[in-house]
Amino acid sequence: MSASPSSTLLVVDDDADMLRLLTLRLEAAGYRVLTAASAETALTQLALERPQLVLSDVRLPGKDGLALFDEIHAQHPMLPVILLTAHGSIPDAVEATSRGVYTYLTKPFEGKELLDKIAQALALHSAHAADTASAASSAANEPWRADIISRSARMAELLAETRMVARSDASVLLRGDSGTGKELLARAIHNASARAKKPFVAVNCGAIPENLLESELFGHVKGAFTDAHTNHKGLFQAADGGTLLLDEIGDMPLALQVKLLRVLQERAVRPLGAAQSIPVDVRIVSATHRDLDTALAAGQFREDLYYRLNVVTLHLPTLAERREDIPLLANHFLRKLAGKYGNEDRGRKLAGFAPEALKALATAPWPGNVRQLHNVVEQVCALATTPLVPLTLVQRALRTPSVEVLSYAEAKQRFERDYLVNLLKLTDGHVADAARLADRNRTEFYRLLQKHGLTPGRFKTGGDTSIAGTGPSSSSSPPVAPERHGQVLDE
Ligand SMILES: Nc1ncnc2c1ncn2[C@@H]1O[C@H](COP(=O)(O)OP(=O)(O)OP(=O)(O)O)[C@@H](O)[C@H]1O
Repeated sequence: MSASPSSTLLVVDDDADMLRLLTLRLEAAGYRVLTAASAETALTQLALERPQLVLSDVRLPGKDGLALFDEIHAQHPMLPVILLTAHGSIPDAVEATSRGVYTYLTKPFEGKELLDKIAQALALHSAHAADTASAASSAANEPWRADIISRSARMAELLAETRMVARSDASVLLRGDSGTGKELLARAIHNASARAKKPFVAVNCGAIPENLLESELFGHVKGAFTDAHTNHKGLFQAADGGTLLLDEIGDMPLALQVKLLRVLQERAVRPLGAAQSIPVDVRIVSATHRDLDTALAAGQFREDLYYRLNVVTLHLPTLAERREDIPLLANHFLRKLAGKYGNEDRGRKLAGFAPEALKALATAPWPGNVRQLHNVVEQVCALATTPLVPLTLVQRALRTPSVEVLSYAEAKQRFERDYLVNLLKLTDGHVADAARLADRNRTEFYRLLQKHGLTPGRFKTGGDTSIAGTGPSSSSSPPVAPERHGQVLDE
């Protein structure tokens, strides 16, 4: 990143005196200055030469500064634009920051303020990143990866590789720290593949109790065990023709690893209790934030399965390794959340981040990666009382541990569900015991289980719920506990 004064700036103003003054000041600071007296001339200049920043008056003859920004933004989304406003056009300028204008300065402004804002904008949008971004952003319009917001060279390379890999049917292992976007990338692989019109199914292997995972993956037939009242298609069958994401594959129990390997070798699943195997055509993408090499060395992960899953590895960089993505992601999340938290009636229309706030975000450590950034943006959006999120709010959100902002009702619902799941695990699915521990009568407890779609039988190990000779217990309806488990996302 560089705020080096050797950068080229395009200054747009129809006031010849102002243009001369700005040029002198910026050249004195070491910048190379291109000038234009109208939006039209500015666009011609841009077609000929690529500056690192545009500084434009809002009031211009013909197309105004906002319309100029819109055109610049459509062609060069990463090129920072600073607007100069007279008092009357401040609301327009504030609104424009929500559309991507970097910041605005109100006339009359001080020379130092101007130079500081330009330096900040250039630091966050270095020339190199801007070039990469313009390449990446034309790719960003491609639907297969439209949800992946990025301008960094690292991500551009990864996405180019992803696109190539997607065309093959090879199994892909996604590595990367928690919250770096592995699930998002898995969906992008699916979208870019010939399987795009078929289902994408994601299962979190670490979130489902061991005795349920087998039935979730491979299914069961009616009568396979006490609670199996109907046939239940497993996730392999649900993903037939499409893609199955085995998330947190490093957490898959060894016993199930053997069964998974068999399914991959035979390209067929045998539901619990079934006499026959059913052919399945599924592309496997697996993901892990764990160090699988260590798990292999420790004998916790089977080598043969590892090689089958890991035909191609794609590695998601941490957010700290691609800081140029931070302002883009932060503004993206803010725009998405503005509707939820902005309240125009109370003058709380969220327009963007104050430049210092954006800088604080761009330099924070982000151990929780993009997910943490999202949570921080959500916290500040919920608390902001001004259109531009101030530095102090961002500092506060960065100091407090990153929490997901949930409504009271959502948080209560989640707590209740986790609490019930844990009680059922503890009591082996024994409702009378679980109800006693919860200090609730059985009827009330059953009502709670029903509310969360929890079937006690699924938590039983052995006893009358196990299937003779075929493995652990399961049942006909899935527990609700894991967030993404068994979610058929596109069909
Ligand atoms: N480049 C990105 N653009 C937009 N949103 C992103 C990006 N990367 C991640 N996210 C968002 O961040 C959150 C975490 O992403 P995701 O669940 O894909 O991460 P993960 O690596 O699979 O995490 P974990 O290892 O904890 O499962 C999601 O809400 C996702 O939409």
